[in-house]
Amino acid sequence: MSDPAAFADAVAIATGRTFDQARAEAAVRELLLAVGEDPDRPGLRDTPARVARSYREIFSGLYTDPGDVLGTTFDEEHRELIVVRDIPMYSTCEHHLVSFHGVAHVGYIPGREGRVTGLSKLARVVDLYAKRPQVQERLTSQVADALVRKLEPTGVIVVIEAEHLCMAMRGIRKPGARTTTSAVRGSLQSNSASRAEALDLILRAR
Ligand SMILES: Nc1nc2c(ncn2[C@@H]2O[C@H](COP(=O)(O)OP(=O)(O)OP(=O)(O)O)[C@@H](O)[C@H]2O)c(=O)[nH]1
Ligand SMILES: [Zn+2]
Repeated sequence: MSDPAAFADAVAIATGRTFDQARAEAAVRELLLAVGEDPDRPGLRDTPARVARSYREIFSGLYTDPGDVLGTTFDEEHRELIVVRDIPMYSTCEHHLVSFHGVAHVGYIPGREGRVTGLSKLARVVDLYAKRPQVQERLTSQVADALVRKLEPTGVIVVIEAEHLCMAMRGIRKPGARTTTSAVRGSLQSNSASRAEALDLILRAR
């Protein structure tokens, strides 16, 4: 399902959690009033509804277990590292409700049963966890733990590199500062040679 709003609808039905469009619109209108704007001037008239729809999309990962997308698996003989690198990632800082964005790298070593998932599913898990109010550390761990739970792999590594707009456009104002977080599980955590190989694959030629 490629339409994010339709996706949010479907998962809301499944989980019982819903997005309240009218409440979000009223809140945006109130915020505009609070900053001294006139929400009824022509340029802002449609803004509350527009912002509410936008929030519905960027928080659509609240209405699902993102790990569910890893339900589609197949058995392969491959028992070595699989890495998808440079997955574009947009999330929302839960402290300031502005974007932090960058790239995610997701790798795993299939377990004994050789449970492998489609490459796009790794990007989907990142996307869904990113579509929540987040901090970068939790986003990184949640992606790693979903892989552990659903694929029972031998090892998992997730690295996220991101710029936080709350550090760039306001506050300390340091555009270009990048934060790197990692979450490593299983053999990639316990075996330093495997971890070094994974990190080399992820960070190579950058
Ligand atoms: N660890 C972590 N901190 C984050 C993340 N996103 C934002 N922050 C930080 O959250 C902190 C919130 O600090 P507060 O002092 O409560 O808020 P603030 O007064 O707006 O802080 P400043 O951003 O320093 O102006 C800031 O230091 C942000 O840089 C994240 O993903 N992980
Ligand atoms: Zn922030």
